[in-house]
Amino acid sequence: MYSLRCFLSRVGLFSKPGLLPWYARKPSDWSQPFWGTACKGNFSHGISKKCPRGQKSCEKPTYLGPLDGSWQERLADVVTPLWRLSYEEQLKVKFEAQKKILQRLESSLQMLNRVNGTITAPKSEGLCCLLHPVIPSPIINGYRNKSTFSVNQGPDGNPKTVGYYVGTWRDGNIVCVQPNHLKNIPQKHNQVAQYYEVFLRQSPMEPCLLFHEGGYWRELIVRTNNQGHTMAIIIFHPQELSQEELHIQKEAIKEFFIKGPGAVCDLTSLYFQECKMTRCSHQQSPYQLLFGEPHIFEDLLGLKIRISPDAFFQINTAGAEMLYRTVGELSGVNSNTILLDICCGTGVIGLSLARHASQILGIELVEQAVEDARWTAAFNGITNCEFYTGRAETILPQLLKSKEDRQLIVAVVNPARAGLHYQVVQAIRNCRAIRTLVFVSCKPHGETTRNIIELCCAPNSAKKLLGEPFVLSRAVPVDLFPHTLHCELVLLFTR
Ligand SMILES: C[S@@+](CC[C@H](N)C(=O)[O-])C[C@H]1O[C@@H](n2cnc3c(N)ncnc32)[C@H](O)[C@@H]1O
Repeated sequence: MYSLRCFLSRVGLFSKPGLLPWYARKPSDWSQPFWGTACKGNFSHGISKKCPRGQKSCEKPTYLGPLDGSWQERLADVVTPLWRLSYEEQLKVKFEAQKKILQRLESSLQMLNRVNGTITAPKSEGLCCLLHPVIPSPIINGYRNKSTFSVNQGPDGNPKTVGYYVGTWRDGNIVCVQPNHLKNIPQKHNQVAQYYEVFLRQSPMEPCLLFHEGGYWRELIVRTNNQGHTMAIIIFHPQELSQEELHIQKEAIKEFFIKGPGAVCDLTSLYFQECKMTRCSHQQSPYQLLFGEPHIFEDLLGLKIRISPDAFFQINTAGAEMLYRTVGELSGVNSNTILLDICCGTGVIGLSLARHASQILGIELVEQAVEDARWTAAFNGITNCEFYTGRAETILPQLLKSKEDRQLIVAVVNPARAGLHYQVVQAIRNCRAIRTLVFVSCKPHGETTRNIIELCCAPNSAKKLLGEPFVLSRAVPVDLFPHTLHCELVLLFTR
């Protein structure tokens, strides 16, 4: 089989000693034969339809599992489309995908910069020569620390089925399938989901399948940490229930997971959220702790990190360590620089670099995440940091005005899929003290491309992009999502 060493050598990794040294570390379950595990249980030995021609593992179309085996495969193909490939092959696919993203980006930038040519990449190879090999995830199977399960009609028609969707709302063919065999979900998450289903099936209350059709029980979110602690969050549509009626439901689920059949899940905490919208923040509708510890904690890069139910946390903890190390190395922070952590979540990026920087300034929209960042700073004895709650587009321009030119600033941005607000790009671009920008993107195409173009284009007074343009000087993909097509891309810009 194609080996990791061979692949990394081929893409030039082993020829660059000392550069980002942790990426060559062998993942702990590296030698595990995935195909072998995929054939266990309900899986058939592969549906030839989607397999590349001549690929050995796909040559056994015989169906071996029980009735819903094909559902499990359909689900696996939707959620983890690379699951049939070895991890080495997955990394190859991801590398090629990142290369395409950079090629497209380069075309857009070349069109814009034809006159003043701000791109430094050699013309013969283009931006792709800045692309490093994908840093592999140290854990390949069961790596997710958070899973969100829906409630809907299962393949057998039972509306109280807890799982993941196959099909689309548009086509009206949604089926909820228990994700028992998805390679990225740990068994613990499935166990809690299965017991939630047991609870639902004995509850007299209906599930909420479509908002306009009534019903109560909705999603289940499960969060776990490296120590095996488990937080479960039940999302419930309150419809017109009175406080008393709501209390009965909360007591019922609490009882089920403390003393009933669900006790085997050994939950560390159980939350309940009444939510009438697709998603509610803690501000819109508070997460109500029914029992247990209010937070979950993670040990990462020598820090103890607190995570609240409403706070974002990278879903692959070991992979996140790789990501943050990469950001740290690329950022080049030192005791003379301020590190600006924009969209900082629980503050991990900034806090992990605090001892190298003169000051950390974090900006984050979600209040609970900022409270976590402050707690983590205090618990770990970090004092050179400040966290601001609110929209980066509102806070950043003011914050930069107060800092401008007095000290060098390294900016790290890690926005959600929607990318950065234009005012954030503008503020960074126009702040002379920012010479280095590390852009961490979970979706480097789409809005991020627009952000990058605005960071790198020639000065444009109509758009109020006045500062010197940034130049992309490195691109490092980090795989936090084995078996899927997703990858985090860390982009280093300098000027
Ligand atoms: C991809 S997460 C990154 C979090 C953090 N850097 C980490 O690694 O855990 C994006 C974060 O941006 C926050 N966010 C979204 N829109 C924002 C905005 N307009 N201003 C500030 N933060 C925002 C989200 O709440 C989320 O915590």
